[in-house]
Amino acid sequence: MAVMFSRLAFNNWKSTIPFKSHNVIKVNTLRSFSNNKILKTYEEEKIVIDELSAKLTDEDTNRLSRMRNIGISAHIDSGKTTFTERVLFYTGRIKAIHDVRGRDGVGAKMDHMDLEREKGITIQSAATYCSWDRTPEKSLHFNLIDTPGHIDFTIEVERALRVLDGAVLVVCAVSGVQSQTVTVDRQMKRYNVPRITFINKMDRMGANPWKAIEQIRTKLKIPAAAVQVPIGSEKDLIGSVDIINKKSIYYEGSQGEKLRIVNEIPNDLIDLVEEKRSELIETLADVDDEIAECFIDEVEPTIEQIQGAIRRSTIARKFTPVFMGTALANKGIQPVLDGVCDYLPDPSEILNTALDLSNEEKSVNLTASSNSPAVALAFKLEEGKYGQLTYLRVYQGKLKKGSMITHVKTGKKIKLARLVRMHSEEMEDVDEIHAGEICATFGIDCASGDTFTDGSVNYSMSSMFVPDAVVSLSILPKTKDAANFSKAVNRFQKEDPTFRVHFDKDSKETIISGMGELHLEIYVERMKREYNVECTVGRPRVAYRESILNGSLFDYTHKKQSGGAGQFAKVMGKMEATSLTNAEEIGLTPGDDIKFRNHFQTKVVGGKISEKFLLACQKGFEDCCEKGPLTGSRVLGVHMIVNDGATHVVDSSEMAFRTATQFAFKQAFMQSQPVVLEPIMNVVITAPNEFQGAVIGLVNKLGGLINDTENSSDDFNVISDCSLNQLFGFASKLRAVTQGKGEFTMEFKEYQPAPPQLQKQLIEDYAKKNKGGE
Ligand SMILES: Nc1nc2c(ncn2[C@@H]2O[C@H](COP(=O)(O)OP(=O)(O)OP(=O)(O)O)[C@@H](O)[C@H]2O)c(=O)[nH]1
Repeated sequence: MAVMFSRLAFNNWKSTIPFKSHNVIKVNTLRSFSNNKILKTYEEEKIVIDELSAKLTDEDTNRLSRMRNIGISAHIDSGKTTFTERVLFYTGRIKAIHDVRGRDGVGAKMDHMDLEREKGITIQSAATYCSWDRTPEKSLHFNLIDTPGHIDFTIEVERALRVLDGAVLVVCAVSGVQSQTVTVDRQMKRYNVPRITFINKMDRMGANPWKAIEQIRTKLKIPAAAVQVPIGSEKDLIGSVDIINKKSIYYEGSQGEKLRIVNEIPNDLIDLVEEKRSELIETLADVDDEIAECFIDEVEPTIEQIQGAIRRSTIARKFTPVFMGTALANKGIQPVLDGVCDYLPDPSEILNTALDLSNEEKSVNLTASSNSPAVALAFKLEEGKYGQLTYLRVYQGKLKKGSMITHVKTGKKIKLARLVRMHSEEMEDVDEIHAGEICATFGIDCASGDTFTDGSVNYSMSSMFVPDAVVSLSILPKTKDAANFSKAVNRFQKEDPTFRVHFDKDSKETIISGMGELHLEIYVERMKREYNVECTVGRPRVAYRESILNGSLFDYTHKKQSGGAGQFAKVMGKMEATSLTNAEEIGLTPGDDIKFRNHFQTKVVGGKISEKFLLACQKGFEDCCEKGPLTGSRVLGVHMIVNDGATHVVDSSEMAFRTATQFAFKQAFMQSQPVVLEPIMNVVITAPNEFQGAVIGLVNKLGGLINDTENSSDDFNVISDCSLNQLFGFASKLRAVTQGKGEFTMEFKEYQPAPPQLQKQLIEDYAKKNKGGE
């Protein structure tokens, strides 16, 4: 049957919000509900946070005020790992600094996989903890997660942000806010994570922190202001002026470990410090009432007032203070650590909620008290030397070595045989872990996102955002070592929900899918190295999707009543694009996820189809959503309503209704303007200015749509939308036109109908393949 395609219809349907992922979970429920009331603003959240904090014991408050769970996030190669290495060194966690791709060949502490050290990129996020003496009397405990910057490993960033209370956003002083900075910023906003900013690579030629701050304001739309001014520039950077306290800090010693703090500000910087101090106060006046009052009354706020305002507005996600330095040259890290203590929240200053499964799934606020019933979330699994390692964030209560915990999903009780604190791939055994902390344990059978309690409550925490896979390829072990192959894919799937494996019955191939070519390449390589399984892989393929632009009625009778056991099922109803349905009526939250949600509804009256058979109908619907009629790809955005039908007393069965629904689905789908969708990527290319013409030519040749170009004195950026299908092998094409000097990042943006010719081709290929298989 011909596929009707109309861009106009699609555009109507598409509205302004793109068709995104299939697996999106309503993550905002994580922190923005209280007693089932949606808390829209931070001010509303704050009332609840204060109420909960008032109930904490002094011991809890004291313990929590000394704790920070923070992540380090940034664009690729901004220096997160290098930064983290310094943090570990200055906090005394490691004895020497080793650099990413450093000459000593050791590699950074946090990049512990061989592959990471070879490629100089972070693949898995690593967790560690350290202590920082904020003052001689007050030492704070940090749980630190280093996260990968490459978009292909985005799930690692999501996982980390899900359980962190604050973050350090690292921005390159030369490149400023880059495509991936925008992505991690979006992720931080999704999880309500407050952040402080560190502008790194101030030693590089062309470093310009002021331009980067301007970009934070305009591109990330967060009020931002510097709390420091650099002393010296580029290679001659020697320190920074703390503009709040009006003091100069010089980073001395062979590794910047000695701070010399003096009251004098270098003469040539006095005006700049005044200017930037006023800018800081003005920016704060826009987001904080106390400073606004000072501003109106024309009184200069005190140091304590400025610090208090930075803390309040940073935690309220209304502001980010900006620090600057160079991780590689060991300058400017210690003030960031002070900033983490001063401006990022402790675990009791963030609102976390869970659903009470014993009480109509009402939301409950979790308190970071050690005396409350224990609730912990497994946010990451990893196969380690001693079996499966499960990372847990304890939200309330405490976990004790040797005690029992309950896996909420299965109700199983599990003994906590071992509790450890992680330090990259090393671990330290502990007896107890209290609310607010991060730890790991062994031998627990669960998936990422599962909740554990002490058994006295039946709470479940909402899960995290799992982006949809966009690239797939066929994979075949070269040897017949099926056992090791399946061990490897099982483990990888458990560890990483964005890595998926399925067996395609039509082509009889095992297909792996993931977030990009690099993502899959890494897993193929890990199979070889860790499981000794060499594989032959097919050409990477785009993960297409199918949907409908319109709707239609269906009326299908499945009948086989000649001889033997009979089959009878009749289903009638309506199918329509979810975008056209009244979302609220069917209990979906209107918003960006509507257009990619599939929904099955029953409105049968008079018991014409029993509950049991309706459940079978739903299964039939789900089968079809997994494998669409056009190309066998997953279906997105379909709403099917069964509102009538008929049952035969003897011949009707669950199987008959499941089959009838499958046929009805296909019939209705093909009459509802079906369409094949392809992933569109947001591609950002950076190259020296002389190659601008060639790069734009290349994007045009690939049919990309250029949205913006940005020029700096040496480099330019081209921001474009391009279909993923055109982007295979893009790296070598870009290298060819830029003499190897161009770089690019790409990120999934939305699904759009594939060009008509391609749709036709894909549908014909699928039909041929199916015929061949029969
Ligand atoms: N000039 C200069 N180079 C730096 C600085 N910090 C890091 N680098 C270099 O930048 C490169 C990337 O650093 P990483 O620390 O691996 O960056 P990352 O953000 O962790 O990288 P991914 O995890 O792969 O995204 C390395 O070659 C570092 O040596 C700095 O302050 N100045």
